[in-house]
Amino acid sequence: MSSQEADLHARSPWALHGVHLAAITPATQPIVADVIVPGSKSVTNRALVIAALAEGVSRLSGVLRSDDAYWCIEALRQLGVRVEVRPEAVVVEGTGGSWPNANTEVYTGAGGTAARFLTSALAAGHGSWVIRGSRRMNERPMGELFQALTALGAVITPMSERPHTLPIRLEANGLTGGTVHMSGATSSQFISGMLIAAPYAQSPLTVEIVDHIVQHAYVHITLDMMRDFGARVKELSGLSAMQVEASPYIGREYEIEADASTACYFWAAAALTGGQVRVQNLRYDTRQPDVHFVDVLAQMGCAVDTSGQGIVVRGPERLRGGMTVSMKEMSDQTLTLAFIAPFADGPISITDVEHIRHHESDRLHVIVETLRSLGIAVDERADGVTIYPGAPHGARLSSFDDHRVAMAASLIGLVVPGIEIEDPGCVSKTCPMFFDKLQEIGINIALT
Ligand SMILES: O=C(O)C1=C[C@@H](OP(=O)(O)O)[C@@H](O)[C@H](O)C1
Ligand SMILES: C=C(OP(=O)(O)O)C(=O)O
Repeated sequence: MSSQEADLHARSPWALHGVHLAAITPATQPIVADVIVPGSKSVTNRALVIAALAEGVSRLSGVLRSDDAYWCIEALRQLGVRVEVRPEAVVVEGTGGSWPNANTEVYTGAGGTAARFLTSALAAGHGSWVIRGSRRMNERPMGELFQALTALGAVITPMSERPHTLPIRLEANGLTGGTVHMSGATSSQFISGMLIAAPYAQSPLTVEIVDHIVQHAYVHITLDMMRDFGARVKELSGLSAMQVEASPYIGREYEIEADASTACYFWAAAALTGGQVRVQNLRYDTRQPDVHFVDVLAQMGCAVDTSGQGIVVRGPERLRGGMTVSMKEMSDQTLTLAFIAPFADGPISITDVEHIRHHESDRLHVIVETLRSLGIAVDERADGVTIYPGAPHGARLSSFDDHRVAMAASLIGLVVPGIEIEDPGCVSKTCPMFFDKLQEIGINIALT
């Protein structure tokens, strides 16, 4: 099976099912809309895993209903954690770090968060588990996390010919404390996973970063949320080292904030059509790094207003190009920038994002292949691309089983006739309601 084919097993009951193609009709006028975006995937899956480890009950509101969250909840239930999904909240009965099902198999779906956070959280417990991901998740890197967990006492046996990926058997007898050295150069989720598990180590644990972290902000989100649930953590500035006390999380009521990554597609819609979009339920001071995509849009000539309720982006007559942008610290928006870049008045170079070759797809390769198939000139480098201005033509595009490819490519359809997206249901990883939301802001989409 090629990586372009959908891994439908990873689609959850919360997914958009039964659709094969999204045909987008270009906007006939600038998009002017107010939008409310669903809960953050990153915050949702941290809250679920931390609440499961905690002592006492947690009541989580604003939980995202998407594949990533669904499989995280299912994995926790498989481990014997009681998780009740109510209309207004998800209620998690904490285990105090002792997993009721000490010998079972868990499936993490396609989510990097569930795979990295649960592997670490289990390693801090006692038991023997098989951990599997979706077809793509089973190819994504885990090696540096396995190495660090092994150094602290976990026994990890690969269950495929690839030693550094899922599926694995994990035999856990708790994590020793002390100091562990880790790389953050491939994925910040390795660091977040280790930190989330750290309060359950046998003694205080210091995580020292040997190189750099690709997306620091996600580690800050982890540290903030650990503290919110009662953990005692200290970090050096720049996150070169973090020290976690061995003291449990305490269950609590917690409100999940809106997803800044999802918001970006709607701001980009305003940018592309010369319209105006307010995302009502996000603040500029969120820790989520993708909010800074509005800074890139401002550089491209958009007016950005963060002073009132929500964040407003107003698009210019013509987007500005002629710039180089490091997307390292908000790399989930690389596809969004790449797919609006052809409409700018000069080339745009994107740098420092080699790590996104290991995301849901090889995203740099996908940018090159997709834009070239639309008649746009692109140069590819190991860590980025340069995209030249042009006039894309219509085409049927693969979504490469990658939610962000489908969402970002839809933006091209707002201004180019004849754009069709294959397997639109892949948006379900983080935003099953994406096409409904586009329709709400006036875009005509035929889902067949
Ligand atoms: O911790 C998180 O919630 C995330 C970290 C980032 O991953 P990497 O650090 O692996 O790039 C980001 O791309 C992902 O969407 C969410
Ligand atoms: C990289 C992503 O997801 P994850 O690593 O959580 O699977 C993403 O949502 O773009």
